[in-house]
Amino acid sequence: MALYPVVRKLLQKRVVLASASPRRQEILSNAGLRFEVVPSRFKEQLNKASFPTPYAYAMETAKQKALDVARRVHQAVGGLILEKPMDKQDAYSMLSRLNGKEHSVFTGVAIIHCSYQDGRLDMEVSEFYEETLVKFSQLSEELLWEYIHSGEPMDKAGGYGIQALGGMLVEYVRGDFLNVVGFPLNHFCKKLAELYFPPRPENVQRVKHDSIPPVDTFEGLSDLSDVEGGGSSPAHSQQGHGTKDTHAKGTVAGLHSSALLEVIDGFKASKALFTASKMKVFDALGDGAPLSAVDVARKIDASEHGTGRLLDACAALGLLEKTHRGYRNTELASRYLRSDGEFSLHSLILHSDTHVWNLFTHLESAVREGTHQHPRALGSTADDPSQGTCRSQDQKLRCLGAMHGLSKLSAHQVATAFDLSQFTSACDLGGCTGALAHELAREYPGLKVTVFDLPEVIEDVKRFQPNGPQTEQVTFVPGDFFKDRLPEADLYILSRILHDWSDEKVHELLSRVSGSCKPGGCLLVAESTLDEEKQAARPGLLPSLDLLVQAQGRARSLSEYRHLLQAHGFTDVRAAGTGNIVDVILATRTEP
Ligand SMILES: C[S@@+](CC[C@H](N)C(=O)[O-])C[C@H]1O[C@@H](n2cnc3c(N)ncnc32)[C@H](O)[C@@H]1O
Repeated sequence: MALYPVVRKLLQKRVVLASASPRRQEILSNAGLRFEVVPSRFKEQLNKASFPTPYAYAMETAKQKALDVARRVHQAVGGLILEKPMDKQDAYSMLSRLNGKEHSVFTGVAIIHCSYQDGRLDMEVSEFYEETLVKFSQLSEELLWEYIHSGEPMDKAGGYGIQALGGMLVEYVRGDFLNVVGFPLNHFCKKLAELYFPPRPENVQRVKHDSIPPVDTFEGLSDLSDVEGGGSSPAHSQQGHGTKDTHAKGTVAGLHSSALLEVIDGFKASKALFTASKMKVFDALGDGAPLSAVDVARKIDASEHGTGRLLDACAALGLLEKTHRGYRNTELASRYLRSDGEFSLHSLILHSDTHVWNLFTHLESAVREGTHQHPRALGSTADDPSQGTCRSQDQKLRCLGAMHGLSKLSAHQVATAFDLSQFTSACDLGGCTGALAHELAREYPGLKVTVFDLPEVIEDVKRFQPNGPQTEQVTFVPGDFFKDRLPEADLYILSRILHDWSDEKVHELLSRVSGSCKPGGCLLVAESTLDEEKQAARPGLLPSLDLLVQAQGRARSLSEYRHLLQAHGFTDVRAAGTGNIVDVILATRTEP
């Protein structure tokens, strides 16, 4: 189903439509959304003259309507205005104004996401508008009055219903047709995808067409649901039935040629994102006000022509919004692409653009030789490839920033995948900048966390530390987990460590952890896992190729991790999928 992945994200939530419009209800029900209808009591009487544009008025009214309902029921979606005629004469003056001309239909939508924080209702407002251009034919007076006498215009915003008799008045529509009917479903869906379906960081480098949800076609989103849900993709099920026909619409056994083209062109999308990040486009648009291409070009010191093309590409990728007032960051860009945000992936993107890109130019050699390409790409012969890549101080900070950004994305899910409140001390081995440690400290006030990492890493972690009382629960200890004594703890953590190392090194490390962990103590492993059959369309497979090129290790399935841990004295192995980039495994050390 088209909207399924987005709709699924909303299944656990109470969704309220703050509008009584039957057309809007029908559009959303047809899309598979389940919701309650609680019409807003907010009176549509804001002073239009005080708004610079019609869409600003539409958006503010939508927001006020939605907020009114959110305050009353504590969760809501919805809100829109277009004027309805008061009587037949009013309908006539509206329709005669539109006669023979183009006009714009604006819909403002406000989505209010409600949650409780410390017993307080927290409301995040996300708003947008959609504009559709409609051209009326030149209609005779007689026809206009005939339409008015049909009664249809009376309950319709704008005085006509395009989906019924009013459709005869319309010569053409430019833009989203459903927006004229009553609700901009396409934009709404993209917005939901952006809010509830942020891309996994590895997808930012991935060439699959699910990389950037806001530009996904609905078909692309449904593919993503299969990826996440662990079922077979449509392509698989059809192949399973042995279909081999080439269909007229460019599909072979369910694989769309357009999806193939997106894969072929995937590197261009990655490079557009890398370049925009490197040139700090998302920082230039940081204050939220729309800027023209000329203004952005001036800010990033680049040509107007080239900047315009890059901004358009970013808009097509769903990273920027383009309106007639200029370009501005989407929420996705504000949250992840600005270099200064808490969840910034800026360093990860720069790291991907330089190191990872360079390594992937040697993919063929990696496949032929079956080994990582650090010596060829970077001139490094380090035992641990991940250490050999960050040579200068700048590169090192970028590497740390990349790991920090990635770790922040999953830290909350890793920290909460299991209830860890029985532990009083934890040691995060290879804990890097402490992103997970701080999340654990925030989540479990009684837990002291030691971050154990190489001295050259620990010396630079200061700049990544947050403020707040939980920082006192976190301590950094320099050391080498292959050589030095591991700090004592009830709970050991290996987050995104094991996949980096050869089987021999993995056994060596696990046996050291097992030796340090007291019976009854636990080991928490967070890794991106493969599905048991190692089939396509699973999130672990591209990282698996990544590891071939970049590291000595490999991705494993959950059952492979289970066997590995059991072989080192850990039992009661439990796994939790976080729905994010990593799965989490918790195992208990038994008496040797
Ligand atoms: C891929 S990062 C994982 C960082 C973090 N645990 C996370 O989940 O994002 C690997 C980390 O292991 C650290 N590391 C590598 N070799 C190490 C060693 N021999 N002893 C201690 N830490 C090591 C690296 O410095 C780096 O911080």
